[in-house]
Order: sequence, then C-alpha cells, then structure tokens
Amino acid sequence: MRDPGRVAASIDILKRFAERPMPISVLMKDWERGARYAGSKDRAFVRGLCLDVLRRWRSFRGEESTRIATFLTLRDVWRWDEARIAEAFSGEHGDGPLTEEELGAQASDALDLPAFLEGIEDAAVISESMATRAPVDLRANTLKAAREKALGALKTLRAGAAPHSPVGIRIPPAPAAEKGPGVTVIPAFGKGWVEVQDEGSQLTVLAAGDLKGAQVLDFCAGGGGKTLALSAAMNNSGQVHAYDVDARRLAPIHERLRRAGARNVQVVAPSEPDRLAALEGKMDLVFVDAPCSGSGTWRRHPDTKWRLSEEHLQTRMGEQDEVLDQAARYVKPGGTLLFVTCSFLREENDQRAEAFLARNEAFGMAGPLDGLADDARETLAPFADEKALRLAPWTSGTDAFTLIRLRRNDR
Ligand SMILES: C[S@@+](CC[C@H](N)C(=O)[O-])C[C@H]1O[C@@H](n2cnc3c(N)ncnc32)[C@H](O)[C@@H]1O
Repeated sequence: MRDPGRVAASIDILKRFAERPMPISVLMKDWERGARYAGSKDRAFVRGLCLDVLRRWRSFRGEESTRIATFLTLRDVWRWDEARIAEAFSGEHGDGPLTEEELGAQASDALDLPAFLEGIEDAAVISESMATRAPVDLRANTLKAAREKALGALKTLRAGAAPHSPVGIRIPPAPAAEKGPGVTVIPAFGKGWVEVQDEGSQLTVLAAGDLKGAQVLDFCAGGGGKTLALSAAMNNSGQVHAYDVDARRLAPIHERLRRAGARNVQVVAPSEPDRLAALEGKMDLVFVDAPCSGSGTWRRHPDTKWRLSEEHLQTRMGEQDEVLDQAARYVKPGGTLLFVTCSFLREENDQRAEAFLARNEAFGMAGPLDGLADDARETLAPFADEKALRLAPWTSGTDAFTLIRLRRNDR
C-alpha cells in the first residue's frame, strides 16, 4: 500500500472509533480482515497513525473531524511536509484532497484528558506527558540471564539499561511510521532471558522488598506479569501463590512460568476455593495488583483514555474495595498487603486505601519504602511521599503506578 491508502484506512478506523469508542485492537482487526492486501508494514503504519491521533484526540479535534485530527498528527507529530501530506490525502485510494479550511486547522487548547478529569492536579503536565509514545521496556529474567547477558543478545534492537530498575532494559520508541521492535521473535525471548514489562511494573516488585524464602500471594495475578517478577526477585525461593478470579486471564501463566524457569509458583485457579482458603492468615505478603482504570498506561493504550467514563471509574473503585477486603484475609499477623494500581488517580489509590483502613481495624498504613534495603530505597525515594510510591511518565519516565503499603498490626 502507498501513503494515500494507508492514511485513508486510518481515517476510516478513526471514524468508527468516533462513532463508538471501541478498543482500537478490535477496530484494527476488523480492518485487517477486509484488507488482505495489507502487509505487516502497512498494518504497523495504520496502527501507529491511529494511536498517535488518539494520543491527542481532543486537542486535535478528533470528535469534530477525524480528517483534521489525522492532518494535524501528520503535520505536528510525524512532521511531514505540506507536499507529502497533500499527496497522502489526494493520491490514488486517498480519502480526498484537504480543503482550505482543513489546511488552516490548528490544535485547540483542550487538554488531552477525558473532560471529567480536566480539573485534576497537574492536569496540563499529565495531558502532555500521556500524549507521548512509550518505550518498549523489558525485564531481564535473572533466573535465566543477568541483565548484561540479556543486553548482549538484544544489541540489534538498540537496547540499553533502563534508568531505574536494576533488571530493566529499554528500547526507545520506534520512529512514527515504523514497526516497533520485534522483541518476541528474538531467540533471547524464546529462551526466557527477558520478559516484556514496563519499568514501573518492575519497580513495584522492587518495592515489595526482600522476599527470599517468603510466602507470597499474588491475588490478582492475571497473565502473571508480577508473578514472574516476584519469582525472579525471590530467586525461586519460598513460594508464590498466583490466583486470579478470572480463569481465562490466568491461562497463559503456565507457559510463561515454564519459559521463565520459575519453579516456586503455585497457580491457584478460581475453581479451587479450598486451596485458596488454606492460605488464610498465612501470607507474609499479599500483592494486590488491583483492577483499575488503566490511566497509568494511556501512552500505550490511548483509546482507553477516551473510553473511560465517570461510571467506569466508579465501577473500578467498587472492585478495588472488594478486592482489598478479600485479599486482606490471607495476610498473616504482622504481614503486608501491598496495594498497587496502574493508575495515578487518587480515587483509585489513596482514597481506596483510606476507606479500607476505616473498614479494617487490624490494618495500618506503613510508609511505601518501609523495610526496604538501602539500594531499593535509594532507587525509589525520588518517587515516594509519605503515603505512596507514585511512578509516572512525568516523574520516573515509566507508566504510572501507585503503590501503598498496608500492614496487619494485630498479633
Ligand atoms: C491489573 S490486572 C492484573 C495484571 C497482572 N498482575 C500482571 O502483572 O500481568 C487485574 C486483575 O485482577 C483480577 N481481579 C479482579 N477482581 C478480582 C477479585 N475479586 N479477585 C481476584 N482477582 C480479581 C482481574 O481478573 C485482572 O486479571
């Protein structure tokens, strides 16, 4: 495909998104089914352009006109010159020549945040920061390879050490119209030397502290991202029990554990309530990677930014209350409940922890860095306040994660 066809396909997908904001992956798949002639480079172009338009959807007037939003993205983000843009709209299979009015369009002053969040603290910084592309972050799986060894195997992908995580590897974002790095097809990935994991996610596991020999319950294990990192941090000692209420989400964990060489993990399926019940009051640490709005990943999933409503947020807050109450049962006296979300919104973090403490007298709030070894403390201190570790693109250069440490105080 040439530029006009690719740009027209992107505009079509975005029009469907404007009509009904569905996951962009679903809209892309629909398009791909009907466009058998599109090769992998075409798909990467269309996907990259759609995501870049969605990153600035509001300030680029996407609701008003997907053509204008696409034009502004090509001009102001992709930095294409006038002639190339004109050809991309007016050439064969193009969406049609740009009008004088479209050519004169400028971005608005609106923030690239859902309208109901415009009033939050630091809204302008968050809006700008979440509108950028994110790098690809990997975690060296120290059960199989030290970071230096993994870096050696990733040379061709321009990989370097990530700035904060001691096991982090970073590949800078691909140029606008190009495919991202094919991480999962390199031999080092197949051998389990690396996992794809945002550096912020890795840092929440660093903040869990020294867990060698500990009994850990990963209560919202999902596909196992945190489970694998916990297992590696524990160097296969102790035990990680990986549970999730949704069996389908848990399904990929078995293959991932095998590839990573993680041998201290017991997967507890939701169909095995007795196995879960047997852990009550026994865990040194319960790690709650709670369901949330996902606001912390808006750089990677800009479509979710426009699909979030006040109602959705309320639903997630209810789930967080429920999940914290359920998870608390498994913490042993003196043990830790680590409450983590990939959201920067206080409603989903500080407010949920405060509400939990009001309901659960046996628990108290500990400092986010309490009990950490000096090197972990030094790494995380710049992003911590009294109550929480707050990672974010605008502070740590990672996805946004909030971590709050709760401790069971009764004996
Ligand atoms: C943020 S995701 C977890 C991601 C995962 N920890 C990772 O690192 O890849 C949240 C998970 O919480 C699970 N969940 C939601 N409500 C739950 C509940 N009441 N009990 C256990 N898991 C729950 C969801 O099924 C979802 O997989």
